[in-house]
Amino acid sequence: SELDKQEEKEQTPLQEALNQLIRQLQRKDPTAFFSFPVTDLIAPGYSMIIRRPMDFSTIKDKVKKNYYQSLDELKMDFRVMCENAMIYNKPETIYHKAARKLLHSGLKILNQERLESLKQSID
Ligand SMILES: COc1ccc(Br)cc1-c1nc(N)nc2[nH]cnc12
Repeated sequence: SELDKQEEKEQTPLQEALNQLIRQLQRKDPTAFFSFPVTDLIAPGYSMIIRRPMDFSTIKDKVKKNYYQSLDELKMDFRVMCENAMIYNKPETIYHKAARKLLHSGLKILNQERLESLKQSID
């Protein structure tokens, strides 16, 4: 089936680099609030308020399906994921605070100059 073919395909250098980055980013989310999609059960009205839901499991699936053609595209989804939590949840909540913290620590990882060389190598 289509999925099997997907499984057989070798990971490209970009996919390997992105998976490595996602592992680093997930370490900055020890609460795992961002591991899976937010449901309306967990967060009433979420799907009405958040137009572009995103979470680490969806990001990993997009890497696997080779959706991302650059680091920047992953960075955009990471930012959306954090910003969604800061839109839906009020500033004083643990989710808003966790999202702000994750965004700042995650962008440090994604903006490292060390990544410049990686960018050159896969551009
Ligand atoms: C997957 O989401 C959760 C899982 C378990 C628990 Br407890 C809370 C959330 C969650 N709740 C809210 N209100 N906003 C979020 N933004 C990202 N996570 C969340």
